[in-house]
Amino acid sequence: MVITVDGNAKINLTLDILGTRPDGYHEVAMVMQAISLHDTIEMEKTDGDITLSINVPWLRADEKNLAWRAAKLIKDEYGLQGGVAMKLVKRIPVAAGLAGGSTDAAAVLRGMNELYALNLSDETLCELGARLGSDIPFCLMGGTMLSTGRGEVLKRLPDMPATWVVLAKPRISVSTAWAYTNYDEHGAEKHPDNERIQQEIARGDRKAVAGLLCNVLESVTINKYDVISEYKQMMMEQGALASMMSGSGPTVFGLAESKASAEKIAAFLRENTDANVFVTRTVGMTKKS
Ligand SMILES: C[C@](O)(CO)[C@H](O)COP(=O)(O)OP(=O)(O)OC[C@H]1O[C@@H](n2ccc(N)nc2=O)[C@H](O)[C@@H]1O
Ligand SMILES: Nc1ncnc2c1ncn2[C@@H]1O[C@H](COP(=O)(O)OP(=O)(O)OP(=O)(O)O)[C@@H](O)[C@H]1O
Repeated sequence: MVITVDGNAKINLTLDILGTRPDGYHEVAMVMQAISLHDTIEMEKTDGDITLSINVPWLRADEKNLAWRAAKLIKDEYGLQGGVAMKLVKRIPVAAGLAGGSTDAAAVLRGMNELYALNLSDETLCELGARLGSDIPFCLMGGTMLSTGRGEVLKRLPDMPATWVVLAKPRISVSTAWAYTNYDEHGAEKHPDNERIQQEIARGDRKAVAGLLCNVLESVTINKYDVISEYKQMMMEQGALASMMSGSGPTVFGLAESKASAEKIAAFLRENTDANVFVTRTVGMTKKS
């Protein structure tokens, strides 16, 4: 049996850091949103081996890859004799602040659950996912969520009003650990109002939500890479409702009023920058939690 699983990318509508934790991670409070840009993984049972091939040759397809590690975790945890052969089609840019690796891990956890009929609950899958990465529980659940703890504690929010989203990934990569360490040195002047944005999401007011985007890691990364503020400015000049860096960056996203507006913003960025540009949209909840 061959199954195909998709994993959606995410953007952060807000990202606040509340402090550091004894385990070295940061206590966060962030509103996360799934978007339609996705990777696809084809999975087939094997007698025992775990194998992975990827459509991009430069991304390692070995035991370091999060997709591979997710399969191994399930195999070990549930004492499976069999393994899995995986073919990963990557569309989500790597090290971009879009949770690309986490998304693949989440898709493989769901895929292994299905292939081996393990009947694992969402709660168990999220607990397993959190062992591999803080963003993975969100990637398993999707929709719009408030994430706290180190990112793995989720509260389901009503879906954000369906919105077109333009992504511009500059030709640089940013390490998540680097962004958090730099935040510790520099801090941020502006912090998100997570209460307010939750109210506006519940009211379904897209413009008000757009006005409340805030990411404390943005100022840190902007300090080093001017290109982020340049892309933000271009998106605003082309009519975006709001524009911000996602996660630890460097991808800049813009919320657009309509598909036509998103396409106009994207066309301008493709013409005038060397960014990798995508037109995508928010994806509502796939499962209730
Ligand atoms: C930036 C975000 O993408 C925002 O959604 C996430 O906070 C990062 O989530 P992630 O990539 O799943 O992160 P992990 O793989 O768990 O951690 C990578 C590194 O980021 C830092 N890290 C991550 C999450 C967190 N709450 N505090 C941290 O300090 C740590 O240095 C850690 O070693
Ligand atoms: N399946 C995978 N896809 C992409 N990157 C992977 C994968 N497995 C491991 N990695 C490694 O993870 C690192 C981070 O890549 P990823 O695309 O997940 O970053 P990100 O989008 O910034 O994540 P986040 O938003 O969760 O911080 C890369 O340096 C890459 O080598």
